[in-house]
Amino acid sequence: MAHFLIVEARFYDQYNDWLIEGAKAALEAAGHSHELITVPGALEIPGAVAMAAESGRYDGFVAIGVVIRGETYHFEIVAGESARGLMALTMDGVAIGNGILTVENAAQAEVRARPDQKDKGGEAAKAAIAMFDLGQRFAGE
Ligand SMILES: Nc1c(NC[C@H](O)[C@H](O)[C@H](O)CO)[nH]c(=O)[nH]c1=O
Ligand SMILES: CC(=O)[C@@H](O)COP(=O)(O)O
Repeated sequence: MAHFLIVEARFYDQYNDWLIEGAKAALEAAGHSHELITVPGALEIPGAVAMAAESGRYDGFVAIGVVIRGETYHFEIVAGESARGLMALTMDGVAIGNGILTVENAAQAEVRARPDQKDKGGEAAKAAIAMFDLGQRFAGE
């Protein structure tokens, strides 16, 4: 059993509840334990993962959030930089699944968040598990 940290940016409660439901179901189905922390927004997720990874207390991470385009360029910053930060950590060997939705509207968010539809939270958890498993394989364990 491995131990995963779900790092959520809680901007839209219902979508996050669905995403987390899917992520927890995937982690539990694979026999892993998990805990959850909440940060203000998607831009804070990579930093929180970096801090938690440094602690050595977690085997992998699931990033959960929802970024919905507004009127300004801020969408590109939040969506792009949160993804870039997580990718940098992944390239550093941290097992992460990215479940941060970056969508145009609420309808797109709901379909992707709901576990009984596209289940992007579960998908992100499965990616984190896969990366953890890969790390174990390369470590020869
Ligand atoms: N607009 C959304 C944000 N914006 C907030 C940023 O993520 C960040 O917390 C702020 O700029 C302070 O550093 N965050 C989301 O997760 N989703 C959004 O739609
Ligand atoms: C993704 C965002 O930052 C967005 O929700 C903010 O909306 P706006 O661009 O209208 O300030």
